[in-house]
Amino acid sequence: MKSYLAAAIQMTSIPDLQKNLVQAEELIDLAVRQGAELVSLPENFSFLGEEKDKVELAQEISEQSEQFLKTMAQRYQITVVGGGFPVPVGDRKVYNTATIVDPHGIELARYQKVHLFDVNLPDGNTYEESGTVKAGTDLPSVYRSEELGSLGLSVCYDVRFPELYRHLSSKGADILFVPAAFTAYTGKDHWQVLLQARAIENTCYVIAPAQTGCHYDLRHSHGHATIVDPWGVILADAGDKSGVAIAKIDPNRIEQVRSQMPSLQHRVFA
Ligand SMILES: O=C(O)CNC(=O)[C@H](CS)NC(=O)CCC(=O)C(=O)O
Repeated sequence: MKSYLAAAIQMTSIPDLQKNLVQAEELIDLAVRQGAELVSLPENFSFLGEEKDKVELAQEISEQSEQFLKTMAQRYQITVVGGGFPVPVGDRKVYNTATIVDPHGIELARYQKVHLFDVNLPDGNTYEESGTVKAGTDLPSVYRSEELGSLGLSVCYDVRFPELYRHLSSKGADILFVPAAFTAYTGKDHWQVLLQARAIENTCYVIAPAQTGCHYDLRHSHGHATIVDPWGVILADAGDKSGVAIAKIDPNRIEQVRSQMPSLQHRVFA
């Protein structure tokens, strides 16, 4: 594994596939100009709208998202992590799917979001992700890249389930991705502390691209795309506007933290 720059993109996706892909490419371009070799996009980067529209358009969103990720990876010669996008499965349901694509345009890993966000928030917003999304049933696998380290996928609400990240770290992950569209309401109190906890307890980098601002109607996302180092230090935070969080991913830092704090080796129950 080498030392390199990684980017977590922060955007405001809307119910318009083509406009989102234009916005995403502009931000990828910005990240690459700053030297990023690995660029991650948030959950719902290609479409964030009403559930019924998402399901109706799922085939098109899915095809265009996959093509977009391949094109970006090849055009900019980077590895791309595509946060969640809908992939149709069965009748009027989708998998909320995240993928990793290498600079040749080859898909390296694919994960279907396991934990679905069915929550009524005190701010009056209700979420019933399981109404349109079929839950994945498989733990994510770790992709071992010679250059970039061992990469583990997750999506958004998964961040509340530490056992998923424990699985990834016990399979050798160095970098945990948490592409998200965290709600403004939960994000203000939970987002940063959950990301830091996952980094600290697994002594891994956490890269968390995010949605921000108002998508449509009352849908607001928290923003703060973040990169956390294995000690739990916030290396970059994109604030609340669209943009990119960029930080150096350094194998020496992983080694240093794991020798200073060898907690992964002291596990008793896992
Ligand atoms: O808002 C949208 O339409 C887009 N969001 C999503 O698609 C997903 C599923 S509804 N959001 C989350 O998982 C938020 C989790 C979260 O916010 C928490 O765990 O607190």
